[in-house]
Amino acid sequence: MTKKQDNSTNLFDEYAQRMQDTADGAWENSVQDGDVSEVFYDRATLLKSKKTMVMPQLTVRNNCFLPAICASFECKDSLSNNAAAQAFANNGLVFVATLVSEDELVDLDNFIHTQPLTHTVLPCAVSPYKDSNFTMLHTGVIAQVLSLQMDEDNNSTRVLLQGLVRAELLEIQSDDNLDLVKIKVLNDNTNLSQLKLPIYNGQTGFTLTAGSKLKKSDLQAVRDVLNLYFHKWLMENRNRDDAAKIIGNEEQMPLATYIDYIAEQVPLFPRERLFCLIMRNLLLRVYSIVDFIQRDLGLGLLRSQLDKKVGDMIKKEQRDYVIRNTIKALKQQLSDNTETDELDNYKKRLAELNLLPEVRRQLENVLQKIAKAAPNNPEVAGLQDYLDLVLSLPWGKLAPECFDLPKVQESLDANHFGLVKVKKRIVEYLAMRHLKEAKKNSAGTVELLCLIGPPGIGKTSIARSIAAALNRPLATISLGGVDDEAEIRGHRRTYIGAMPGRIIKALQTVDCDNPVILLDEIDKLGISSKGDPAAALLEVLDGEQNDKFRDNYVDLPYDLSKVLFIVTANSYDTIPPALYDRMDVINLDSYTENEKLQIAKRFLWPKLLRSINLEVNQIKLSDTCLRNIISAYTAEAGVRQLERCLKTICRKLAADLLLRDSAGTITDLPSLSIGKKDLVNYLGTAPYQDDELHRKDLVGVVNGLAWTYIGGVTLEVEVKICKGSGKINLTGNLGDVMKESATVAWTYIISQADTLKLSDTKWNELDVHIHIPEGATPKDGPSAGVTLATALYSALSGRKVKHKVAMTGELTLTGRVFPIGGLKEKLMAAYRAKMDTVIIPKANVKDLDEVDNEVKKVLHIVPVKQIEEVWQTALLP
Ligand SMILES: Nc1ncnc2c1ncn2[C@@H]1O[C@H](COP(=O)(O)OP(=O)(O)OP(=O)(O)O)[C@@H](O)[C@H]1O
Repeated sequence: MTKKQDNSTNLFDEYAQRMQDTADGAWENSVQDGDVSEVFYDRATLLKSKKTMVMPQLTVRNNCFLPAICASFECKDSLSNNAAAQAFANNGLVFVATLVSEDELVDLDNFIHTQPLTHTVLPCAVSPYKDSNFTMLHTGVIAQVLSLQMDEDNNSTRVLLQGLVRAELLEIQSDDNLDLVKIKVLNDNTNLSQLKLPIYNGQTGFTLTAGSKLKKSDLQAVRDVLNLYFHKWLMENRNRDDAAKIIGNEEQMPLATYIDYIAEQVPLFPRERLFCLIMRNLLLRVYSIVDFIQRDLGLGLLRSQLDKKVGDMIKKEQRDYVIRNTIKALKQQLSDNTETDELDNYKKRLAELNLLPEVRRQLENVLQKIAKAAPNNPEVAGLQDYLDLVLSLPWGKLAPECFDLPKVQESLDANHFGLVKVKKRIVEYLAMRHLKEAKKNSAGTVELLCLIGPPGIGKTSIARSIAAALNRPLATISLGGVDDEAEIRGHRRTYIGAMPGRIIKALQTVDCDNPVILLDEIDKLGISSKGDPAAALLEVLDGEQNDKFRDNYVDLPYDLSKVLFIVTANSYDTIPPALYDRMDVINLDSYTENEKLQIAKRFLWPKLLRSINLEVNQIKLSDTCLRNIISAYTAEAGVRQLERCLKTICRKLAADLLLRDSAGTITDLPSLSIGKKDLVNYLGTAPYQDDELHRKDLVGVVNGLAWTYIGGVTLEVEVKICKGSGKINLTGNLGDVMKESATVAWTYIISQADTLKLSDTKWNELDVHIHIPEGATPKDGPSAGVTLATALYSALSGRKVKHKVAMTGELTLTGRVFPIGGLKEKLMAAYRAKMDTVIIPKANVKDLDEVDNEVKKVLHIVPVKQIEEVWQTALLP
């Protein structure tokens, strides 16, 4: 035996040594070729063995070998022949490993997904088997070679094997003649947490669910369930004597052996046998085998019903066959050979593509499959759909990019007002990326560009400008609500109605490999039983590995490294952390009223007029009118609602103009100017008119500030005190953290009753009701602490709260005010709500640098450390 591996522990030496050690042991070395030895090994003892073992490996294909089985195999390959011979000459033990094809593996994987189990991945490791196209399962069976029969003519050996126990492959070493493996015995487990549906016996009512505890008596009950179904199956599929014999034998078998035995008797699909081999959980094996038996019982019934129908169908099929062949012959006569045409067409398209050799080989295989298949084979249509898609992908075709940074800057400026820092960051990012890409193999990958900001702030339009400036096509993929991994990575072709994922579809649409792909709303990705799309996206977006992206449907490596991915989100806290780590984040903040005015005047309104072929100076909107639209018709961080209002005006204007003078040409139309008073005509009553009630100083009503994904908002907190028994009622859809803040505020006020001149208050005789209006919107977070405390204190003391003061800050039990997040957006909300004073935690003063100067000019900002300072500013005496 020549040895090949020298680096790690040499299994060949170890095997020789171990065999030497046991040579004088129990194994009969004297058994000769053709002899049948006795089953020597005891399963129970083997199962207790914790040590690793070294033995020759024999491989089986097409069918797997289960531990309880005694079966004879014809070994045709020399490695398995030699393994059997080596084992037979030594201690008789051989490891039987199962080899599966790629299709079988996919089939097994799909099967596991359809099982009502918690397993979603293969419960055993696999690896390619040498240079073959087969994959080796690492869970196999230790078996004893009982006899060997050489067939010199055919160069094969017939081996009689007795399966013993499941084992896991740890290491394999090979030379030209033999595979030697190091393995470890696998014990079954009975972990109930993996059980998704209960094991149930309809007759005894015995049930085992994921939550229950397994008792010894339960194992007997599990066995009773098995008996119930298997005995019924025996009665219907075996004659009476055989059934009785089997039932007699089965009683002696341990449960694991019994399951393997049933798996050998009941007809199973190959994937189901493989499942029985690799699934270590005994209860899950029971669960599935009961399922298989039930299916076969059902099939038995169906079979008899179908017998007649099948007879009729065969007749019909024969008739169809004759007709089809006649049509084929007639077509040939007409020399209209469309099938060949189609194949030639595919071949031509394939030849024109610039493909990797392995991709070309695989596609040629598909073509061959189509060529060989019978015309009425239903698989052909699926293969043709597949080829149509794959051949229509760009495969290396690139849009002629012109990287011109000044042009990018120009395009961003031409389409967007303000956003100076954002544009600067984008230009810097693109410059970095370009330099990095220019030097091939440079270390590290460029992070993804991620634009985060409230809706309507210009994220999508910035991406559009970047694509236009780089001369690359843009594809948008909206990820909001996507909770199925297949949306990103596609379905496996074995599924009915399988489709590629959205990335591949986007490339097919833009027909080049270097587009800008905008992944919109990445923060709204979902997760469900259909997989985790974020994990799939990670593979797509990871520059280290996306040059070999594998869509499940396409099933070929595809290079995504040339794509410029831009990601957008409204908020960062729901972006999957693994994705967030790979991003270069650029924040876009709410616009001030002046910025909105400029955007409307310079961009939105001219764009709308141009879209209906009117000159910009033909219809004038005054600044006061625009300001009124902004403050009375919109309440948003971005300009989406504003754009919608302007569109409504435009639509009505177009109708008015043409109704007045339908015969006139566009250039004849008179110039118009729209003022503030005309707005009711065009837009109806303003929804955000100042409400007088909100503009009064009231007791127990305080303006808080909150941050949501649509930007900052003001939040009114109301408190009423009434007679009761010391209860706190909270309404308005408040989250747990906010409820806790209310309790903290209440406790603090009670603890300071003397200082706050509330010592006469009979706390146990009053109820306090805290309400935050707009009850349909969920609210949470600790930053309303000071607002709640101020509303409570105002209600208890009867001191009114200044209505133009807003506040934010977390309150502690000792009355200290702690910092909060989203200061910039909150100040912007106060500015929009026309507050004049905003109280903020002192620790947030450092964040004021980020706040727009216009906002800082309008608002009087009061930083505080203690709640009493809040009350000094916010409450009237
Ligand atoms: N700074 C700006 N200058 C000019 N136009 C702007 C600016 N910001 C936004 N817009 C315009 O506002 C409209 C809405 O912008 P866009 O669709 O890009 O918002 P978004 O941030 O992508 O919103 P969402 O998060 O809802 O997808 C677009 O017509 C865009 O051109």
